[in-house]
Amino acid sequence: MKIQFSKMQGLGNDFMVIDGVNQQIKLSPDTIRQLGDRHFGIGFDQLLLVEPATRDDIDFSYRIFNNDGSEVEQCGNGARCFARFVHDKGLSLKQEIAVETARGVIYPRLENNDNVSVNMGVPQFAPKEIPFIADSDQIIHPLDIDGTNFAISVVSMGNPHAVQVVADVETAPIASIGPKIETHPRFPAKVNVGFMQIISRDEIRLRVFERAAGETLACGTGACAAVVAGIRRGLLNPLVRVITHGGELSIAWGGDSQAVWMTGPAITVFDGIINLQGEEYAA
Ligand SMILES: N[C@H](CCC[C@H](N)C(=O)O)C(=O)O
Repeated sequence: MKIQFSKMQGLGNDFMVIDGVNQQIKLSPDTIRQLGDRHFGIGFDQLLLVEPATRDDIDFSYRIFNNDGSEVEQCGNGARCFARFVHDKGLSLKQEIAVETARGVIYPRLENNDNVSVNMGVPQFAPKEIPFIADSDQIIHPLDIDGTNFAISVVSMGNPHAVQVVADVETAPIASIGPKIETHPRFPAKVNVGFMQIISRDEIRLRVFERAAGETLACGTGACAAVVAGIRRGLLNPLVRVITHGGELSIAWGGDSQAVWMTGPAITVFDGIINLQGEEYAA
């Protein structure tokens, strides 16, 4: 079965984007893993599936799969690429669209330059919303890793994030500590792990060890979670430049039950067609 797709990237966080409105496909976790392989497949951090709306008040449904085949609740860099894709493929003529994800509705908006802004919804902090095993919402939670105490902030942007402040993101123990926090037993659904260096009240540097995908060049929901955590800690202003290895994002949050706004680029690298073998794909 032939499937048309676009390869896209948002700050180097890269995606295979598939039109599931005009193409009826069902991808197994194993097929997603094969497609995500950077040597034997197309290669991506996440696969994004555009599906028809399920309600009158939304324009599309948005499904997100990590390259290990796991389906997840939210992807921020992917949301910008999603909006660019549906516009460029003629699936919508709207400048701003309502997109339903597994955990709520987001509102991406094509800006007049190459950027896309997204209302990413309201961050959640209650342990059961993350999910995180703790008695109550704390701005900072202690977390023991092999006898060393880490001070983390937990934030859900639909998907779970654990954020810590480090002196220097370039020397932070991302490869060693990232996986240990990602799979810590207090995170029943695992967690994305953010390492944030405060440059000023208006600027941070950020590296994220993503759940299931490992360190990516940028993480949109991770940038939202880090800025929210920094504002809650009293370290950041409401509008912050987030500098990642893949480039810069602008994140704004007014606090409390207000939505987080993310602005950044969304680029189409190429369009392609892949032929899925096997009887399960027979057209
Ligand atoms: N690895 C994440 C999903 C992708 C998030 C990231 N690519 C973004 O831009 O938000 C998770 O398992 O929750």
